[in-house]
Amino acid sequence: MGNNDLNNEQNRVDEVVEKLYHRIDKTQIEYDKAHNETKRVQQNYGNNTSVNYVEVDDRIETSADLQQQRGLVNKVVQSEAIIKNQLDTYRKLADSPYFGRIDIQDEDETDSDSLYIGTASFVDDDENFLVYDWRAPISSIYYNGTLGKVKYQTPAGTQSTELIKKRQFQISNAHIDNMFDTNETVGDEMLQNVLGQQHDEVMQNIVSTIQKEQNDIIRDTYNDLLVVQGVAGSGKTSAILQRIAFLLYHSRSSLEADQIILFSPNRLFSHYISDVLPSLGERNMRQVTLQEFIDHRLEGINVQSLFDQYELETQYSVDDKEIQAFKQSHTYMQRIEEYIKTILNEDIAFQSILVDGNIFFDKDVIRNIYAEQPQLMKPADKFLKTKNRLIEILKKRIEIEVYKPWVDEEIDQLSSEQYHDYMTGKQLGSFQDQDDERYYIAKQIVTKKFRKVYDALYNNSFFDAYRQYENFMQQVVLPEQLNVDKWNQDEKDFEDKLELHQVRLDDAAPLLYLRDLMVGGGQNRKMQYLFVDEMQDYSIAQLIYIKHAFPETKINLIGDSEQALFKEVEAPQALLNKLNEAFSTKKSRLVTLNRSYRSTYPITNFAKSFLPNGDEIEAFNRPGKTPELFVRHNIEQSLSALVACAKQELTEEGTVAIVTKNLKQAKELHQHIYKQLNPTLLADTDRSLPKGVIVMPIYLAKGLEFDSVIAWDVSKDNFPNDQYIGTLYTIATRAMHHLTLISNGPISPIIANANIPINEVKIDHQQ
Ligand SMILES: Nc1ncnc2c1ncn2[C@@H]1O[C@H](COP(=O)(O)OP(=O)(O)OP(=O)(O)O)[C@@H](O)[C@H]1O
Repeated sequence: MGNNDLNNEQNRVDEVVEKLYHRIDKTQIEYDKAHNETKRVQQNYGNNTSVNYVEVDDRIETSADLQQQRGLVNKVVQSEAIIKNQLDTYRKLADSPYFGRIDIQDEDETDSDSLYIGTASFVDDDENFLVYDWRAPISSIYYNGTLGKVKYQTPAGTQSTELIKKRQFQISNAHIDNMFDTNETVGDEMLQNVLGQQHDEVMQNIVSTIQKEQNDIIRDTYNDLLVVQGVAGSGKTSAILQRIAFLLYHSRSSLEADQIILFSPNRLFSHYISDVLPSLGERNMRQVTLQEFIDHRLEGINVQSLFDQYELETQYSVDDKEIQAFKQSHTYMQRIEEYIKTILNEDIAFQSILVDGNIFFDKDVIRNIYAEQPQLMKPADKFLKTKNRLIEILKKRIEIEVYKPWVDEEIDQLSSEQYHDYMTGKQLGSFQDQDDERYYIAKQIVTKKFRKVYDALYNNSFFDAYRQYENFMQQVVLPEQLNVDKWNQDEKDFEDKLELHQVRLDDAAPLLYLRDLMVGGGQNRKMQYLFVDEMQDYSIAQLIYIKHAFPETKINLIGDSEQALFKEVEAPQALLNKLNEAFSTKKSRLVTLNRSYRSTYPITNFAKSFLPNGDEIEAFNRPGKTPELFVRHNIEQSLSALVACAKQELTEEGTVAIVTKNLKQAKELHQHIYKQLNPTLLADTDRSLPKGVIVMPIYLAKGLEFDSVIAWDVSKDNFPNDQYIGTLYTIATRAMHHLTLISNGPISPIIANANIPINEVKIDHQQ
């Protein structure tokens, strides 16, 4: 490519940027206008809401008026936000208007067209498309096609054309820093450049270098279930975030960002990815961790965390594991469905509703009402009918209670201030006589007293889901191999924990499923897309419950079976089959990503060498330092090796993450090195990553990456067998540029057997 080419391209950049600045000026004027309008409408609304209501009718009128005004406020706020968004987009484009160019020639044309592709589209005042959005149908050629005949999808069907040139740019401050012509999807040179950079505090979008397989994930609009199995660092998380941006663009008129929900591994991760969509001009989707989702639905109960479960799982016996496998299975959830269908009225865990210690609704009365409902009706519908009937009875009781002597007594004891409060909104002379006025106050007093009953009915508190689950556990048909005594013990353990307001994680999803099927509700039908990242950390039972909670969604599950902590690896195809069965999906697809981008070539090669199927992983060819392993034979020496390494790494890289097997070790280590390194110990509740030395257990580092990682204590004692392969693999693959391992004692067989290319093994004999 000659200088001439570069000059021509730079000239085009200059022209486009000039037009962009012109547009920015125009839009800024529009924005200022919109901003003033918002201020004016808001002020007006503020003045009106402070009106004093004197007359009841006035109030009604004012409230209709207010509603109209509130609508107006929302409208102006929204249009201001839209203009602000446009302004931000143009400003970003003015810095770097595009990253790609494709020259295409349709069959019946004699000339080719040059199209430029950027993070958003830009059309000039004469309707010329100066930049195409990367999500436009035509842009897929940039990601998919090699030179020659190519096809692309449009709303009108498949189109074909000839791709005669593909060019990539790196532009910053409106200046072309780099430019390559390539025949590949997106050339390695460009990727090398991007990946060699230092880690940012938050994840960056990858739209300029999306790879072909990633593009398949991003643009899939056909399947109802998309499963992505990708090796560590293969861009799974990146791909799904760009996919969300794509879907929002593709279904602009029917899909809002808050109709998409992403289950993420922890809060740190949520923060880490929070900038990607805004950097593409889109709002963030909803995010939740499994823990938050379950805690919210089991209020007042302390649900075991996934991390506590990890720590316990290492001590599980064979029987414990079988019980766990059963509770995590599709079969277990099916048994719940069967149980609900065939449950006998006398087995339903109704409970009486009490007021001040006295029974208001007896559980047998409730059971009788329930039993009166048509037999073939679903339990959830019977529940609703029962509830409505109970509310009717409550209303009647209130009417009767109004005339009871205790109410007269209460009225007599009201201070004039309290009396006045009850009369708020009523004018003197509003009542025909004194009885009328008394009735008005009495009704409020009684309603207040029975408010609790109403709340109890509203919240289905006349049903005890926990006892129902116990009943289910007592009746469920167990798989043949399961130890019945152990199961009974497990059920007893459930009861004991409940006394302490605790529930184990493996019981949470089945329990919630049972409760929802029994009483109805718990479903959000507005949500359109469901994404689960790190799916290997979810049981099938949990996924079934999540799908039940968002029944209308298309499902996207993303993970890496090799990164399963403390458990056996599951083959992706076997998993897809299980999921297809569990969700009864017809259109599903499994995409496998085998190329790893995060780490340098030596780090990926090291990490893959201890996986049984490691050969399938393709390391991206980015040069770097070979991982170093330090073996020491007592804790003091190991710690001093760690401190020396961390100090060294800190001078070379901005952040050093010391990653441990579990929280206990992270805490102990933090104590030991506190004085020398002043590290930060990360906790579940942390939302952002500090600079400097960080100590964290691996489960908190899931999905994250660091310039330099030190794996703490890769000894045989700490990682004794194959059960820990996934854990060690996950730790090693968090490193982008440098990886150091410290072993306090002989090294783990996982590493020893892997025949890894370690350039240095130091055994320090000095005390
Ligand atoms: N096409 C790409 N262009 C540039 N960078 C990429 C690309 N794909 C992935 N990366 C980079 O590789 C790193 C890993 O990506 P990401 O976190 O999405 O992988 P992952 O598969 O979710 O990893 P893990 O399962 O290990 O958490 C990130 O820094 C990301 O920006």
